[in-house]
Amino acid sequence: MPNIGPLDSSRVPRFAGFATFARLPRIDQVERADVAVVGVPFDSGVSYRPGARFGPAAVREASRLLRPYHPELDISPFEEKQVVDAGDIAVNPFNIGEAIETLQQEAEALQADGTRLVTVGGDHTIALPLLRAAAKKHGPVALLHFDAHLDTWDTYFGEPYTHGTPFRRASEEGILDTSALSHVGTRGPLYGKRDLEEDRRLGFGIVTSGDVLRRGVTETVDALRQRIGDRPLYVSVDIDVLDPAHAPGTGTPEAGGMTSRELLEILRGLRDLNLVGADVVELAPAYDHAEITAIAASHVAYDLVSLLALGKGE
Ligand SMILES: N=C(N)NCCCC(=O)O
Ligand SMILES: [Zn+2]
Ligand SMILES: [Zn+2]
Repeated sequence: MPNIGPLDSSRVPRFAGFATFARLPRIDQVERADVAVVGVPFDSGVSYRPGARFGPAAVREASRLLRPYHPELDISPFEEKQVVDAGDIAVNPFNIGEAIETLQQEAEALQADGTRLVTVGGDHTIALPLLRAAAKKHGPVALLHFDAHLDTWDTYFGEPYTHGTPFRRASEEGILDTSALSHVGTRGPLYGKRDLEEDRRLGFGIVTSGDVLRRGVTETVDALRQRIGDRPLYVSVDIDVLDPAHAPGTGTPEAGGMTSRELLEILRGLRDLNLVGADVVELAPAYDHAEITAIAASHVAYDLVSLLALGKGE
């Protein structure tokens, strides 16, 4: 049986009908799924502007325009693999601890028979339970983290589970492969020099936004690929890695970021790595204009799905 693809936009106009990611079938409309796009409408972990809870719905709307063939990666991901929209994982907005537990359980259940996840957030808090679920299946994972921020801070207002702390917690829990941790796109003021020292002690390497500009995409990709090797890899994309010109709709914007072209080109350089899961987080549609950020996030998610579809899927 061939895989069930997206609705044909030459028959049903792409602006008609319910929004699923890329107009793909819902998970209950297929027998099995190789790749699932799943939303997590959660933003109780934010430190500044709220609103990322509406990210999944905005990405689905913006993704109506995606087409089924990816020329740069030379793949039709929805033909190659059964890709579905798994809907949203509903978590408690009033209890971060409970939300994290629920999300981990639901992610594990979705992954149980080999489905790989591209999760659309939601704020960056959600990366912790998603990494836990990935590590449960694959062991400690290499992490490629695109973000203006380090997100390895210890606590905010004394609280350990926030959108600025997921990778500190993940590191403490031993679910990251500390020989292959990279931040890409980092920039902006920090609380102190100690932020960088502590981050380095956790094992992270940093490719700043300025480094990407100076070295270019090719050199950046080569260095990242060398560090990752054939380890199981999780990719976490905070959309604020992009310059506010390319992603105004986000909660903690920082000037001087990457272009969406640079981000997509770096992602495409990751083909044939052992990608086991990915997320796109921190889209806050209320601050968006003309769907600029939602379109960027939908293309990032499409590229991540395509990378997973290229993989062996074992
Ligand atoms: N956007 C994310 N994930 N983190 C930002 C935390 C920055 C701060 O409030 O200090
Ligand atoms: Zn960020
Ligand atoms: Zn972040």
